Amino acid sequence: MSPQVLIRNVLVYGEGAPTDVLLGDEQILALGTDLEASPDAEVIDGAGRILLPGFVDLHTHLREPGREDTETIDTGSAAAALGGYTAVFAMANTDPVADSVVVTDHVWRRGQEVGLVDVHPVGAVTVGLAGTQLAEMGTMAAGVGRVRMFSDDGHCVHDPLIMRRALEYSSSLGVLIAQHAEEPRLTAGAVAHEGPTAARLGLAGWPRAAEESIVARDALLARDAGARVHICHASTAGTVELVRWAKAQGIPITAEVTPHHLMLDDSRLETYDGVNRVNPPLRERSDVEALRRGLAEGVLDCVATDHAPHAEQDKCCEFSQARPGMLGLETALSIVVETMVRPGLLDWRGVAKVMSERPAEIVGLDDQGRPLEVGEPANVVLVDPDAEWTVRGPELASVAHNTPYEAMTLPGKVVATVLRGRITALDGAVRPGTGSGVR
Ligand SMILES: NC(=O)N[C@@H](CC(=O)O)C(=O)O
Ligand SMILES: [Zn+2]
Ligand SMILES: [Zn+2]
Repeated sequence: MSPQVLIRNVLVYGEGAPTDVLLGDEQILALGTDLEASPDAEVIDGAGRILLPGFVDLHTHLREPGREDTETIDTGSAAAALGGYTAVFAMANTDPVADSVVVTDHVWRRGQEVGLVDVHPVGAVTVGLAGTQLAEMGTMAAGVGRVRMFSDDGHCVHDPLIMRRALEYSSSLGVLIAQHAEEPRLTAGAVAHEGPTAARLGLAGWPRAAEESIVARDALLARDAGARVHICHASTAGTVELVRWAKAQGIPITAEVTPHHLMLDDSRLETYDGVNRVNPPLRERSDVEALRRGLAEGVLDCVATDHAPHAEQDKCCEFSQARPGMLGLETALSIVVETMVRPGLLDWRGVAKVMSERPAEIVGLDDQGRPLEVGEPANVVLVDPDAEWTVRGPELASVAHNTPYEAMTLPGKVVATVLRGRITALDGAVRPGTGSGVR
């Protein structure tokens, strides 16, 4: 049992009058004024701060096993806790690939040993992410790690017949397929968004249609299979319109957007700095605006970081040789505040929805993204909406430093993160877990 945590005078969802919130082992014990806690309780001053359900990231790369020189489950969990997350989904493009229950169970167990955040393994859709043979999804779903989301992320399941079979199989298993939408025949050699900037800089272009054609195709495949499909890292205005259309048809499609696609556009490429290379590529300002509107309207369901650590030698090189991907866990909230809250596109209820409630619903996590009410799980994040901080790559908890926000001053700070009643991060420092044991 961990000691109780009493948060005083906090604004729950940023609304109403300041309230005390008492968190016990596992559950929210009480909400009210002048609450009494046990003598050993840890008291946190909530004045001027906002309480939200702990964030859930459907898309993160923790690089273990295989590239522990860039991130581990340990360091990635620390980054997640500092970013306000209480659950993350670790993508399958590790080495070895998470296409077997041995790997997916390792990821879950290691996350529980570290104890800072629930690390849910994502299983590969196809063996070795090769796109030709379905992985044993059923075995992974039945393992200790209970895999509930499958994705070949990093690669697109581009063969329509394999994708169709994966969707059919997934609906009978009750799991979710998440698609990295990229028609590979349209992106051979591509390193940047196909448009005037890439043309001027002499960079090979990645057309919007490479993403949109797969989004449209998969919506139709999901319709026919009666299966749910989730679109990873939506990056174009056209994807927003296609998802809007598919939802209007009653197709069970959901989509995420990354903080970097909400914030940055391809004008960043002028410096040829490899830190800005990412898949899908940074698009144009009109796409950024459409993604923000799509998220505000609920066409795009949630924010997912696509946290993608890379070693210095893989980033500080010629742009076309740089590995795609950028860090995201510790900066996600601030980018959402900057791009959505400050412009008035989302209120704090909306932040809870897109960073916690919807992602938990999409994967069917019943202990996350829950209402802040008595008896609900004590998974919460305390946010200071007025604080500002300056991003410094080397100060982040990740092993790698590839943040695109280096030296930027951003609004909104995570003050504390609580997982099942235990403080995992407080005032910018993690509280190493005692390990919650293996489920
Ligand atoms: N987003 C990226 O640019 N890179 C990701 C893979 C992916 O999300 O497609 C990675 O694993 O590095
Ligand atoms: Zn991807
Ligand atoms: Zn990814």
